[in-house]
Amino acid sequence: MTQAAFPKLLRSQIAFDLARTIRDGFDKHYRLFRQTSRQAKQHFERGAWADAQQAARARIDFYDQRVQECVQSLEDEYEPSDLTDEVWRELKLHYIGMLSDHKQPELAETFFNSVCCNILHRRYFHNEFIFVRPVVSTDYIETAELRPTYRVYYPATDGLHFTLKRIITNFQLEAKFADLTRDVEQVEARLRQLYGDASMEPNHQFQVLSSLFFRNKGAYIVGKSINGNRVYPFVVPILHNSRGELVLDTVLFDPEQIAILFSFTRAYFLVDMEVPSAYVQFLRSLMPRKPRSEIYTILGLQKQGKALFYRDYMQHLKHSSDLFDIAPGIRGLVMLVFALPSFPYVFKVIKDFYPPPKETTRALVKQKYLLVKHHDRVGRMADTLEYSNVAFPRSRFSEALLAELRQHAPSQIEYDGDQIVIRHLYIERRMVPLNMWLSSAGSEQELEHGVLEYGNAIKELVAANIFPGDMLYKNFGVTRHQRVVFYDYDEIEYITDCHFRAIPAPRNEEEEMASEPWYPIGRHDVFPEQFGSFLLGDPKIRKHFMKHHADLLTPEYWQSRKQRIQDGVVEDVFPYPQQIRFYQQHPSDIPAVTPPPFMETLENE
Ligand SMILES: Nc1ncnc2c1ncn2[C@@H]1O[C@H](COP(=O)(O)OP(=O)(O)OP(=O)(O)O)[C@@H](O)[C@H]1O
Repeated sequence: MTQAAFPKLLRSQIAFDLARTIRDGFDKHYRLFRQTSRQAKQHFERGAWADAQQAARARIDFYDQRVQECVQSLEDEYEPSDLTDEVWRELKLHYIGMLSDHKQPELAETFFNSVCCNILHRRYFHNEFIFVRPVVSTDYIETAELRPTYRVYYPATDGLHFTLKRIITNFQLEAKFADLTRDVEQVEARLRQLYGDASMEPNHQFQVLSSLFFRNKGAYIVGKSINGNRVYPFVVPILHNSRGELVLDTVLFDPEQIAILFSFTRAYFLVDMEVPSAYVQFLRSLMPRKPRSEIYTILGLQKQGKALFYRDYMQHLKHSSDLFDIAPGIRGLVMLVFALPSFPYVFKVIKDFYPPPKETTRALVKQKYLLVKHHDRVGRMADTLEYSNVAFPRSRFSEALLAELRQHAPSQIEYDGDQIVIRHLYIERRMVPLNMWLSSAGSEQELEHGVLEYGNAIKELVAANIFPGDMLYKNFGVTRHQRVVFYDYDEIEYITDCHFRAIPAPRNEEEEMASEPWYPIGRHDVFPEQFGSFLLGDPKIRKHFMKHHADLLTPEYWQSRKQRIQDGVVEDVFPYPQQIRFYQQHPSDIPAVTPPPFMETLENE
């Protein structure tokens, strides 16, 4: 804001009232958000998995619902002529004043932006009216409630075993542990292994976030152990065993495994946080490479993640000079995908026309992407950020990309001076397309890893009731952790909507020789026996596929998985390798559903 524009006195009653309405709108949003996050504890204690899934899904829409409500009440209350530039300017200043002692000021600022952007058209929009960058600091915000953001424990005073037990019992889970002493001994043993022969320094302590992280059928304790100048992040997953009792399933120390737990390919956690910025700061100390935007997102605060991502992106754009170009790999029939080589994300625009055999529409594609946003992504589908009207400097687009956009998505582009505005796009993490990854695999072992991961990805998607539709390698990507993830959503279906059929035996020679299928095929019919003909042309890939995933080529596999889903079984999907789980030492405590062997990673062999 320029000096000249800065009002000396705040005198607009309308601005004050507007600011209060927006702040109240945000407070209502966050109250409901926290309520759902808090209820996750009860769902976990009762093992009410369907309720937990339902609540997690519903929470995703809370933000937009509250923004709409707020916009509606402002539109009902005020005439557009009331909202002069003077009022807009004062509105922001009043709002800042109202946030000085707020516990979630950064989220409240984003909410303000969402409401205001809904009211103002982009063209009439002044950056000085909204929070282009944060104004109210999130540093050192203390909780007002009794529970601090994290608790500190000193094992030197109380003993390691007792301290670990205390950490767990402090969460006051209202469900019985099968044998907490035994599980704590396991954690203790691994911790001692980790410390090796390091002596315990005077500052030796555990810092543990006060709220549990809930997702699917797990609750996670998140903390770090500090000894001298060493910091060891740790996560302890708590699960139900087959008798419905609680067990500590393992302890994760490996930063890579912890990063995978918080990956952009998974559903959001439910965590009861009074001061979310303090949680983000703590988590960043465990995962310094993860951008704050992704941490907010995985905590379910996806609009904050989106706002921060955009700021990071704008800054990157200013400090780089390379050109946006078409993403490497096979072009999509439905999506036009481009990327900036220096930036680890891709931009996806829905094309205007789709050649056969694609039978879809823009609305249908959006619906499929929305489905993925709300679904449990089980570590196998990339999360996407959806944006409208994104302006790019035209000079940063390659000629080839501009030509492709003009040819395939003319309805989506608009020129505005030096800018090219794209009306609608998705942004997602960039990966190496699996087809490219497989063809450049340096060794037999690498190739096997790729094929094994590919089949595991499909099987975990199936467990989550997702049929990918198009399973060609080009529709999967490989992450920097060498995990295979699906990213082409336009043909996705629920497994429970598909009919998995065996190819009928020909009844005569004519049928046997027919080049086209002679039997009728319904819209949702799937013939797994045919998958091999388009996936397994390369004998080297075939060899590894048949070793690990031959079952995927049988209708029986798909039918049995579908049956389990219809029977209401919510499968376990472990966001860490099987071989680090404690239960392997306690076979009697195998969790409710035995993990199918396909979840095993290559290192297990
Ligand atoms: N996240 C990503 N990281 C890297 N490359 C990607 C990513 N998403 C898409 N691509 C590239 O863009 C291409 C097209 O993307 P996508 O599969 O989403 O489009 P599509 O039009 O739905 O494809 P199809 O024609 O198979 O339906 C991919 O084959 C890949 O080369």
